[in-house]
Amino acid sequence: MSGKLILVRHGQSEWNKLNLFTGWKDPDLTAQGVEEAKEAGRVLSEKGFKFDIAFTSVLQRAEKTCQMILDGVGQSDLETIHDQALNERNYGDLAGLNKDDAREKWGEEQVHIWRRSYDTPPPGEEGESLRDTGARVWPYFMTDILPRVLRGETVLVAAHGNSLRSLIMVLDRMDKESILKLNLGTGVPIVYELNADSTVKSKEVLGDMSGAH
Ligand SMILES: O=C(O)[C@H](O)COP(=O)(O)O
Repeated sequence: MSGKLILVRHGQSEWNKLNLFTGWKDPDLTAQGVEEAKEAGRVLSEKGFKFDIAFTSVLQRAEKTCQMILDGVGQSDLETIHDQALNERNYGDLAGLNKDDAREKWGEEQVHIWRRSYDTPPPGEEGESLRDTGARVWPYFMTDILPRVLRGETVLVAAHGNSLRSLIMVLDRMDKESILKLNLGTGVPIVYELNADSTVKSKEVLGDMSGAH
């Protein structure tokens, strides 16, 4: 029996709109972000998805996206587990800074490395690289999420660009170079069907990620 894992990056947040590094900061969704979350719910509802459980982070942009998706599929009261392990990568001292201002200060290439490299953390003691993020997302995924999918459940995970990239990197067997280029669109569901040995049986992206950056 193959289970399904549906990963969704939250809809646009206030700080996405303002082009600010966000990480563990907790801005709300914008009106556009609310629409994207509702659209994700509509798309999943149209495809007939019913979830057995939902997981999200403890940041409101993901929590609200999760709830709006559940509302959209007619499962508003579904059990939802909120865990810090699914939070966005911690942006350290960059949190709250404008991404263009940072490019002016440190240069395009350095900022790209902080945003997209696998193992270079952003400055500041708390700053996490994608590898650091994966080191807390993966154990949680293995113990709390994956067993349910392998039992045949349909599981929703509403989280963040980089916490989801750290999962996708392993699921899709991507290397350090190819993960650099992967950007997730806000509110675009990615549907994985897993085999019993947790390899990917199928993957479908329900939306357009071409404009994601
Ligand atoms: O934390 C943030 O700023 C965003 O959610 C993701 O940022 P990134 O696109 O720079 O990784």
